[in-house]
Amino acid sequence: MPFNHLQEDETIKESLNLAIIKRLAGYLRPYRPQVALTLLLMGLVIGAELLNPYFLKLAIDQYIVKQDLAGLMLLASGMIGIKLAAVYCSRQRIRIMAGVTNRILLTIRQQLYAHIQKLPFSFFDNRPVGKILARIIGDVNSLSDLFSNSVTNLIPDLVTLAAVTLIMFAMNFRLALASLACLPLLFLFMCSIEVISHQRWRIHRKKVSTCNAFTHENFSGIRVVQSFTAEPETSRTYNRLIHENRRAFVRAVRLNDCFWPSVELSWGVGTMAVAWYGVHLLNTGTITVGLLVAFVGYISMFWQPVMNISNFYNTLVSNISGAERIFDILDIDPAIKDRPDARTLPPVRGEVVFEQVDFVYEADQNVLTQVNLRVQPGETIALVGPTGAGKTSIVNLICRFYEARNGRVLIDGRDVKQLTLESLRGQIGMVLQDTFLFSGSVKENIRYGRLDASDEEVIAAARAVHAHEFISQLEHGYDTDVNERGSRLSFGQRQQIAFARALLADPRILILDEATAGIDTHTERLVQQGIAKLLKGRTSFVIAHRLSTIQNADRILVIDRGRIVESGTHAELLQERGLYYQLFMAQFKFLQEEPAEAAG
Ligand SMILES: Nc1ncnc2c1ncn2[C@@H]1O[C@H](COP(=O)(O)OP(=O)(O)OP(=O)(O)O)[C@@H](O)[C@H]1O
Repeated sequence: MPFNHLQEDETIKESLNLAIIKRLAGYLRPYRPQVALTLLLMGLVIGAELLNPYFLKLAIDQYIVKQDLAGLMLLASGMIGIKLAAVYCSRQRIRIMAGVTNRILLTIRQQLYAHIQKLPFSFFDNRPVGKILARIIGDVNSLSDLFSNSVTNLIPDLVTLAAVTLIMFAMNFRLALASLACLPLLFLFMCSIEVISHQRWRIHRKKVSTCNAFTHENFSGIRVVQSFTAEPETSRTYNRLIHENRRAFVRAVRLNDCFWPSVELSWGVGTMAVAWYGVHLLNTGTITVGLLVAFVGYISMFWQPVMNISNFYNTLVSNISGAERIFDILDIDPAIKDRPDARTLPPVRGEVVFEQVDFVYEADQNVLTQVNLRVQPGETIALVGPTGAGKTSIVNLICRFYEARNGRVLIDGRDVKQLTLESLRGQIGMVLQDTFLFSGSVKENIRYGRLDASDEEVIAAARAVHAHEFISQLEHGYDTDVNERGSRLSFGQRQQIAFARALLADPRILILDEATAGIDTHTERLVQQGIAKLLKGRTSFVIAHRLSTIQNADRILVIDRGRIVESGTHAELLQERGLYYQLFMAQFKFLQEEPAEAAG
């Protein structure tokens, strides 16, 4: 389980940074022309900068010493012109790379989103939504600096470094050696702290993710939090998490802060060495004043890119864990996907068959055992049984949200594993107890069932399930906004919209999982008429705890501990005096007792 419970930090497989960097660099491939242009512009800027110390040498040795003012002015004008051109080129390359970076981040976000949408239910079973959000938003953002700095700074800095080194060694070999004396030490230091730093940034990212997950879940469940007055407890947990996050950040940053001072120290020591040794060479007449001044100029041109590279390295170390986390998700193989030879399911009649189906969620716990079932097209099947018996699991297998471990699930004689998911799920409609409405209008939510449905069709569907009455009374009728998750509506109203949505989709196979559980008896009567319309001519699976709602089903299957233990009509099962009879009598008695108790 790579990343799981809410307050637990995720575990991520260790991966080779080089492979991740290569993979990231792959995203630059489609932008070769832009990258090439950026490099060209950078080349011009570097060229212009490299000329500066040389111009200084010329100014001193050729014009100042000879007191040639006209020549000096000409040189100065040339230098200003070159500088202006360099500034323009710099601005252009920043603009181009910012565009490229933005498009790459967009691509990664799209890839992540599309990929996560394809992942099976089992992926979401183990992962809090907040942790998924953290990856799509936070981790992708963290790559921004990496991309924009890599081309605009890293490559030019490396080129500058190589060019300056060459020039310095060409100008004076011994001075060059003196100025770079500290470099090997610096390199060793950087390498040694990288390992620890990377580890610390990883921990920080996990903490951020955990905080996000916690915040997301608690605000999603704010009604429960408030009704149980759990605010102090959740605040305490949140405080603990953000303090852990802060500590992780401080630990990571503290190490980062070592990078710059160590480069500055090496720079300072190098400059001192050049000044000391340069004066000595000057005294012996080995070098000119102009050369020494130019050399000092080149030293700062050498250390500036070293500083930038170490800064980039810093960014790389702190953000590479974001890339790891992104690829970690992109590498998850959607276990439930179209097989290479998958076929499209033609419009179905609606026969559903289970052949010796065994099913597990987690390794050794059989949830369904040897389920055999044959449902004729148009038949209404009710699934009843104790809580946790396996009713929902059965219908999940029909939609192939999960796959059977053994046996086969067939629709019109075709194994669901051999079909494309789109053609399979497109012909199955589902209404769940926990109806999910999206923010938007009532009309848009009903139309979710069939996106090309006309307004008239939407209204007709609502009428059929008796939702039209209450919708018409809403402030803006069908255009009323339902708010996030439909919080503007009552539970029963949301359910009725879900029925209208399912009716509009007009699926051949329909699944109602506890769909009437939250509806009061009066509305239920209305809804039952709607449901009767909904079920007509379709193969339907109705899961219900309230047995009064399924008495008219063609067949009732009683599920107990993952097996079908009884099957028949309401009357037949009552006669059998088995589990169904017991369940029915228990509910019947309960309903009889309730008013009596209330009266007493
Ligand atoms: N995503 C899951 N991961 C692991 N186990 C699960 C998962 N979903 C359900 N289970 C387990 O599988 C068993 C069957 O669950 P299922 O939801 O099919 O029962 P059900 O009959 O529909 O129950 P209910 O009437 O309460 O909705 C239960 O023991 C449950 O704990």
